[in-house]
Amino acid sequence: MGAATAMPADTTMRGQDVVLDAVSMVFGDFTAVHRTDLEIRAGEFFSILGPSGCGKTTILRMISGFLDPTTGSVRIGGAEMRGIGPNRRPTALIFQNLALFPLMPVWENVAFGLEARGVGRKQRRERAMELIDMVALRGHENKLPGDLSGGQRQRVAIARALAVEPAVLLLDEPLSALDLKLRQHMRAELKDIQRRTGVTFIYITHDQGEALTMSDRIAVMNQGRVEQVDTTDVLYDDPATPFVATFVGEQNVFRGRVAEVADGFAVIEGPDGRLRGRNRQKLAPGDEAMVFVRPERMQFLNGAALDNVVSASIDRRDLEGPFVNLFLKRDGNEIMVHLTNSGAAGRDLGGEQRVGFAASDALVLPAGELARD
Ligand SMILES: Nc1ncnc2c1ncn2[C@@H]1O[C@H](COP(=O)(O)OP(=O)(O)OP(=O)(O)O)[C@@H](O)[C@H]1O
Repeated sequence: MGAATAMPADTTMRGQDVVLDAVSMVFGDFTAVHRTDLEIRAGEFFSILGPSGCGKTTILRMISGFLDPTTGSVRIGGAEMRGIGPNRRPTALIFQNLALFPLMPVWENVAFGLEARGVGRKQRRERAMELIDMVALRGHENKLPGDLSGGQRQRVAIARALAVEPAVLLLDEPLSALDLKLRQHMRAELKDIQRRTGVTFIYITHDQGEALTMSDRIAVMNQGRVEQVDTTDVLYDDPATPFVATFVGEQNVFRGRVAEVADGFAVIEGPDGRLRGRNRQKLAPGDEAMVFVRPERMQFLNGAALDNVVSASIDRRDLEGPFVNLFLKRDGNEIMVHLTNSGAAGRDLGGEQRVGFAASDALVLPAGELARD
């Protein structure tokens, strides 16, 4: 499906918005989802991102109708969904295990949901072929799922889910069974199919790279709570909490206590000396704080004056093709510096180095829980 942009737009489908209003889910004495509000816009590629067990699938099951929330309401296209079963909601679901019918050819798998809706065989075939074109499987329509590659099977599952023209497509880690290369390829395809259909996609994943590459907006969850909902750029540049800051992308973390605040910046004092960063959350002197700096914002000091400077020795060097990650050790704290291959030339292991960062590239947040690797 290389020429993705040449694929036709499908104008028969339309997305709807999904609103969670003070929704919670309690199992016995365990709260899987604490009181949560979410507004997912019609036609949006929206991801719910978080570690295993944080409540992502539970939210998806409340939207799809397999679970009714303990409190609060789910509305799709403005309509209250409580008491409405999965088959009567304008949603379709794709799981990691695609659950294709092994003895049915591709086109019949795609058309399956239409038969239950009383669509005749000829029309079923026609509609299935349109969707097969859309996911670039023309020529494979008479094959059995077992004769397809993993990525092709994935596309059959997408076409089958779209055949019933859902307003909202729910995807529960659908790429996790694929190898890395195919997974990366399918990200682009999913995004493209979402754009061409205009269907609202709600995508569950624990893989931040996946969420960042595909989504318009992401909700980051931790222990049954949504910590932040934002566009990918805002999540990356302005995470709201230490958990979000460290779950999305790599971070260097420095701890301390706020010593001064002025002009939107805060100076914190800690084991690494005085460090200055943006104070968007208006911390006050005395507050326990953390300073976050992305590895690509760290610089070696070649005479340049920087707001913040720390000395450390290079302990490890990971080559990633055109990029190099250097890991510096300092009193048990590790500092990661991400450089281009040529930028890292001559930075040898062992030597004491001075690295720094601009205050505008650092974010000061209230001290809190970090994401575990
Ligand atoms: N029917 C249930 N009864 C009791 N506890 C449940 C039930 N369903 C889910 N849970 C618990 O709720 C929490 C959230 O589960 P959920 O499946 O939503 O997590 P998740 O974020 O999707 O995780 P994963 O990425 O591992 O699938 C977990 O601790 C889980 O054990």
